[in-house]
Amino acid sequence: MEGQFKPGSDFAKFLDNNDPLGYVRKRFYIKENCIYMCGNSLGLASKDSEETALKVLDKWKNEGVNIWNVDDNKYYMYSMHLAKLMTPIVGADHDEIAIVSATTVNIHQLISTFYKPTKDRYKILIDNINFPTDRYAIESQVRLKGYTPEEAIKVIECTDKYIEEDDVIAAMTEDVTIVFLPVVYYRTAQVLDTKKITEAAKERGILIGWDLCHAVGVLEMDFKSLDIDFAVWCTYKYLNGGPGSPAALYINRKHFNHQPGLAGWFGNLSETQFMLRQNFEHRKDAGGWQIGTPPLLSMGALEGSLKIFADVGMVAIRKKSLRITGYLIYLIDEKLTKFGFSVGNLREDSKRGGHVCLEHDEGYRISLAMKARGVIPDFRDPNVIRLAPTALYTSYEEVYNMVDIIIDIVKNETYKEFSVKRNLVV
Ligand SMILES: Cc1ncc(COP(=O)(O)O)c(C=O)c1O
Ligand SMILES: Nc1c(O)cccc1C(=O)C[C@H](N)C(=O)O
Repeated sequence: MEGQFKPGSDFAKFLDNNDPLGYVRKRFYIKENCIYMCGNSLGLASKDSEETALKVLDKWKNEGVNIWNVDDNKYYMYSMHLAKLMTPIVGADHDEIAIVSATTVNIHQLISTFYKPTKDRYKILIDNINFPTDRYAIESQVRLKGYTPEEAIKVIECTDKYIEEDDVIAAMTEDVTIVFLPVVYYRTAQVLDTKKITEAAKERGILIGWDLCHAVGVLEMDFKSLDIDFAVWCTYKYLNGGPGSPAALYINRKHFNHQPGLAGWFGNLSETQFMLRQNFEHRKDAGGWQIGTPPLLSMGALEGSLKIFADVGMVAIRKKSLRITGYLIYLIDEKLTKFGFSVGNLREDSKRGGHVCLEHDEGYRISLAMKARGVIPDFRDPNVIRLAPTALYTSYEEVYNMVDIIIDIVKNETYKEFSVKRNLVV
């Protein structure tokens, strides 16, 4: 990164003036006097989302129950409609994607679909630094099959903040039937080598599933060439779908013949769903893994935000994301390390997701002082301030100004005015 960037505010302005994605920012609602760095948790609202959300509301107002029939059954088939917009973001066919439920529910859905333990092969391989909901879901799934988590879950114990791909591969023993890992880690934004791990799993006859919550909308993904078995992701972080927007699941088409672990009437063939027969006729595409009635109002907001991705494209998004997070890391190295901060990310571009992991022993109180100054980060124990300058709506000048605010907070020790007691949501 040395040499690429310069320390002064003029340089931030120069980067903004030469930012090919600078024009996209005006599609979002950006609050005045606020530097939003939390797109890794909940992306900002866009005018596009507002328009499509209001459109769904309007259909409901005008059509009542007929909403399911208007516009060529668009809303009845809304998952498929949104899956088409998701296609270029993950590099899969649209019929391999369903927009449905929450990520955690989709993990239940896909593990219950693919977990077919035998006497010799019954272990699911995970790690101990992933966002914990994944493990909660998987533990309950093995219990449902009569195992204890200790028997059937093989955990790669990472002592540090990162996971080594070679440790993952070494743990792929003959008793493992599924590997399930995140593409990007929620604390340090480490990116795993999905190709290396997927190939190793396939060579050993192990099914491979990925959690893309922190990767989707940041990294270029190509499920087709990776040939993974299944995946899940949320849409409220970098995809800006809104609080509680529905999640997504991916099923490689070679698995369409599996029965869903959690079946429901929206997974029935569309042609016979409303014949309401007692026998379930499974739809042989990812839509067959839907369960119940889709939440149209929150899907409405997602439609608009996905249109922005369709317009901008993942190549340009990844390029800007790397540049703006790289710029932030440069400023941290130049200006913040002398105040006890360190960068928790791995240094290679290829190993960095969409956020910068800023570590400090007083990280929690500093994050509260930042919020009081109009900068919105989040905090993850024990010492991580997560900062996500996003490709679509963050300017380089905001990054520059944020670093100045942090310097002011630590120099004047204003963070000491805040309590160490954790808020309910941090
Ligand atoms: C890696 C990962 N998986 C799953 C989740 C949870 O997703 P949901 O709340 O949609 O179930 C999150 C964050 O919320 C996450 O970061
Ligand atoms: N899903 C969240 C929520 O409902 C409230 C607050 C934060 C979140 C998050 O996204 C947490 C997130 N997965 C994380 O990486 O910490």
